Amino acid sequence: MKGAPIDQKWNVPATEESPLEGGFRAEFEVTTERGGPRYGELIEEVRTFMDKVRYASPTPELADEIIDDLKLFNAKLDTLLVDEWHTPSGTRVDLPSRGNITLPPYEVIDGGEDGVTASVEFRRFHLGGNGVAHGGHVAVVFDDLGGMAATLHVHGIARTAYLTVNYRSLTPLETPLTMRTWAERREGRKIFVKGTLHDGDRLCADMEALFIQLRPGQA
Ligand SMILES: CCCCC/C=C\C/C=C\C/C=C\C/C=C\CCCC(=O)SCCNC(=O)CCNC(=O)[C@H](O)C(C)(C)COP(=O)(O)OP(=O)(O)OC[C@H]1O[C@@H](n2cnc3c(N)ncnc32)[C@H](O)[C@@H]1OP(=O)(O)O
Repeated sequence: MKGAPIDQKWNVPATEESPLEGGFRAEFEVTTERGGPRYGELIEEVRTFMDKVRYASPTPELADEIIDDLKLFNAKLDTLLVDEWHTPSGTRVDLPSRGNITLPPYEVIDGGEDGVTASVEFRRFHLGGNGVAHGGHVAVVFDDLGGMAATLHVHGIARTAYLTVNYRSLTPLETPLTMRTWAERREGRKIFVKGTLHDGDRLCADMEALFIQLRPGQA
């Protein structure tokens, strides 16, 4: 298990009540094939690049060189752009954070109706200041794994209505941390979710959120 519980039925078929349109599609095809066998390595290399950019102080000459190289990379990707429902980024459940380049890398250890446990490691580029993680990046992981807990609890896609993070102690970079998220209670479409982030026994942050289960086809 890496970016999501692989045994879940993510490939939901479309029905009349649950069409293919909407903010979150009722049907999204989850495959582990898109992007090829080295897609995870590609994402990891980009993350490493961002780590280096965050801390590098390039000479003007090196900046020129890297800009030219990046323009070539961007032109290569321009020929292969697809819509969000067909990109591997976000749906490769076999990869950390489902291959989503925008998320701090996490690996799901356990996930189901009762909640999600994941190992998350903030990278050097997630620096806020003073050597520790930016609070916004902590919130992003709570949002994603809170959304996953809500989704698994109701077997349907949910959207964040609010999310409150309490930062209890500093969140280190480059350290395996444990995040837990679970649905505390449900009232119809409202799913009240809680979560914690620990470095060993030390609580770094906790959160409370409300997710709303989307109606079929809801934008
Ligand atoms: C996506 C994954 C695809 C890949 C799949 C692969 C594998 C899948 C694996 C796992 C999935 C994993 C992760 C999930 C991923 C991401 C999670 C991140 C989700 C987000 O990051 S998402 C973006 C941020 N999010 C927004 O952009 C929301 C903007 N907003 C709206 O879209 C609407 O606002 C909405 C829909 C929230 C509600 O609208 P609505 O019309 O459906 O419902 P309505 O307003 O009637 O509210 C119903 C009841 O909730 C109460 N209520 C509403 N809001 C409240 C609030 N703030 N505080 C207190 N109570 C509230 C009302 O008071 C009423 O309560 P009552 O029924 O008791 O009267």
